[in-house]
Amino acid sequence: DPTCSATESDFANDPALHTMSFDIGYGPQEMLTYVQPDVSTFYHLPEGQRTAATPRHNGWAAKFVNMSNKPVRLFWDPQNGRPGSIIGNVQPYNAAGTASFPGHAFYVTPAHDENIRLASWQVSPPQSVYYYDPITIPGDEEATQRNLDQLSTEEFEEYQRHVDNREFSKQYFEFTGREYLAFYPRNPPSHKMWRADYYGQQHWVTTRETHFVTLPDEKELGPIQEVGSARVLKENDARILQEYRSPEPVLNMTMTVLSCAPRAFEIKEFLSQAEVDHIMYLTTGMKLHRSTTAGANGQLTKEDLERDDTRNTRTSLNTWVYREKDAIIDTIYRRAADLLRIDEALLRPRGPEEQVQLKSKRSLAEALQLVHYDVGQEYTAHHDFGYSNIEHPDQPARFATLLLYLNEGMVGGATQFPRWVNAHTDQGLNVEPEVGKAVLFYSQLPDGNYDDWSHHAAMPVRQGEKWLMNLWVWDPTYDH
Ligand SMILES: O=C(O)CCC(=O)C(=O)O
Ligand SMILES: [Fe+2]
Repeated sequence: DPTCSATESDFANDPALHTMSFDIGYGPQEMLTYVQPDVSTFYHLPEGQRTAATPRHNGWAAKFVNMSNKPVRLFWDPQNGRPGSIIGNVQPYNAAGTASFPGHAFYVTPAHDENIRLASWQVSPPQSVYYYDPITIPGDEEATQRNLDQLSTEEFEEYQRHVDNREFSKQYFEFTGREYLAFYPRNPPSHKMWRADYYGQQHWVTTRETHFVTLPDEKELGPIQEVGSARVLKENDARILQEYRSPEPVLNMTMTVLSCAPRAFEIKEFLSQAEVDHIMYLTTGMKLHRSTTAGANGQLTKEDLERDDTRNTRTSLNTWVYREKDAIIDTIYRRAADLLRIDEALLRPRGPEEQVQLKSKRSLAEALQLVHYDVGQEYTAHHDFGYSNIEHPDQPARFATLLLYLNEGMVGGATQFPRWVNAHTDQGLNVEPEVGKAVLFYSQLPDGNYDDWSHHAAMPVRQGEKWLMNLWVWDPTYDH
């Protein structure tokens, strides 16, 4: 079994969690909430020794809640006389959102008439959540009551949930200084979260999912068909394809804290070169010459690869790789599960007898997603989480992102966390791609709220190109 440097109590007693007392009309209640530690502690210093810098990037989450019983359309208003651009349709008692900036304007219209503005807002931090509420008329109880009387029993219940959520959010903000981006009540993450108390802090994980150092013949790599425990027993018998793997009995992975808020870690050599080559082959059909790609500077360009006559003739990019593809991909998922300290069974479809506390049998991990950037391409600052439905008791959302870098040596192309909390620069934290390196970051806070600070961007590639894989893990399920 994998082992790691943290104990159960390290995971359980997160010092950033504080008991908040609140009352939203049902009597006094308590909840453990995340209160961002003083930035000095990120430098391993006593509180009060450092002041947080104001990040140059002022992007901000903007969430719009439809508290009406009718669908609306949400628009971004360019404020230059031109028509708005549609962000999305928002169903009754649902929400939509996007990464935005202070001063940006949004409005909602009825579904059938885009010329009627039902409500409009200008994004004004620290407010992140904006409510379209045509029911409660502040200062006019009679009109409010008339509106409430027109709701059906179900609609009234839905509306009341949102009123409770809005009240909770207000008290959460007063206590923590952050907006509540989830819907109340949302449970804390069901998975473990690694602590990120100070920069450079290290954790280690020992896994039996050792590196592939050479690649088996394609014939030896078939898809994995078994579901549930059949698959586990067979593979636990002996480590599969041992002759292609590192002779070491285990692999030691070291995670280094890059950022405390958001929690981001770097894991060098998470993937071996052979594994990277294999992923590139599966996704692009490009077969790399081991001899020319083994060294750190031996990276081939796409043009080189296109000249390579040993490559497969497949032309389209196959952008998703499923865990069931073959034993190498399966091993990468198992290694990722060990790194995250979660059961590998959670990252695949489960048999009826596995993880019975979960109703869901669906994998909590998405397929590996390939991302490719050419010169000039980028992915501007965004969140990986989405806003789930208030009616969904679990509010499933993306929890952790594992970025797997497949190449290096390009100019530009860093992954940037533009709003990392620190005391020495207003610039974002840049993580440079390195072959086989992984970056883990969380889109949620240990209290179940979503982390606005998890904003991240892929900086423009200025020379060369960039290849990367996303592995997304959801919490508590992926039944959204
Ligand atoms: O390319 C990167 O560095 C980040 C990619 C990313 O954030 C995404 O695909 O969601
Ligand atoms: Fe992302």
